[in-house]
Amino acid sequence: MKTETISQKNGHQLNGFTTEDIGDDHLFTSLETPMKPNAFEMSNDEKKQRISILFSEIMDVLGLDLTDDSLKGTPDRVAKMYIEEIFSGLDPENKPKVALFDNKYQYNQMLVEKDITFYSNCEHHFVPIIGKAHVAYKSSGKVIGLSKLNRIVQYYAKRPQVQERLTQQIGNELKNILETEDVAVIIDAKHLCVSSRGVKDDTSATVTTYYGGVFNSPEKIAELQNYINN
Ligand SMILES: Nc1nc2c(ncn2[C@@H]2O[C@H](COP(=O)(O)OP(=O)(O)OP(=O)(O)O)[C@@H](O)[C@H]2O)c(=O)[nH]1
Ligand SMILES: [Zn+2]
Repeated sequence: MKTETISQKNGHQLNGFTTEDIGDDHLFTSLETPMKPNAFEMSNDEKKQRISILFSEIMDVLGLDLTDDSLKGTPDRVAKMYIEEIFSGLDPENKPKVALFDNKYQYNQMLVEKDITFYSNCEHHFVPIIGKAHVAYKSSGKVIGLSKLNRIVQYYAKRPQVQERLTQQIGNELKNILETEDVAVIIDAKHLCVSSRGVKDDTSATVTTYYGGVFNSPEKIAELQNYINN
């Protein structure tokens, strides 16, 4: 993979924080979602209460009547949705547990899990990113259950994201779990911040790729594209 990452060992000093402060899942690398060091001091219930109060304020500033039957539950709904659903991938506790199996079939070609639909949110505008992820790997001796490929995509999608980082986080996670560089990720997504507002281009889409190990060759890329397009 041709991206620069600054991998750090536990306890190293990073920008004034130690990795012990911020936890293993939030090392300060170029791949990591920027999180504050005390991101998990508050319980999820406390976070929901705070978000609900703050979202009420936004609605109030917008001039909405919070005593209206239809609106009064919205702050609580938004808070629950942020913590339990659309931003649940910020919490390492929600990372999918992935069991590795021996490659007893001796299958040594690429495996492609294509058209994984995901919903994420743009970290610049907090509006949806809707797309498909295609992931592929070549076993180094271990295999994982197919659904875990989908679950890893969903975990990283459920964060405020930019598409480049989402692509690399998925690629890096698969690489670590499968103990191989032979991993590819292609993401084709529509950003509502581009289509529904701002430049309002409803036809464009964004494609990002991660080609590691054997996938980093024109032949393998063409083969992969062929599987994805058919
Ligand atoms: N690289 C990258 N940019 C993104 C992604 N999602 C949204 N953006 C862009 O982030 C940029 C934010 O730029 P700003 O100029 O600060 O925001 P803005 O004034 O709302 O920009 P407009 O969308 O052009 O109206 C925009 O150009 C977005 O299109 C993404 O996944 N990757
Ligand atoms: Zn955006």
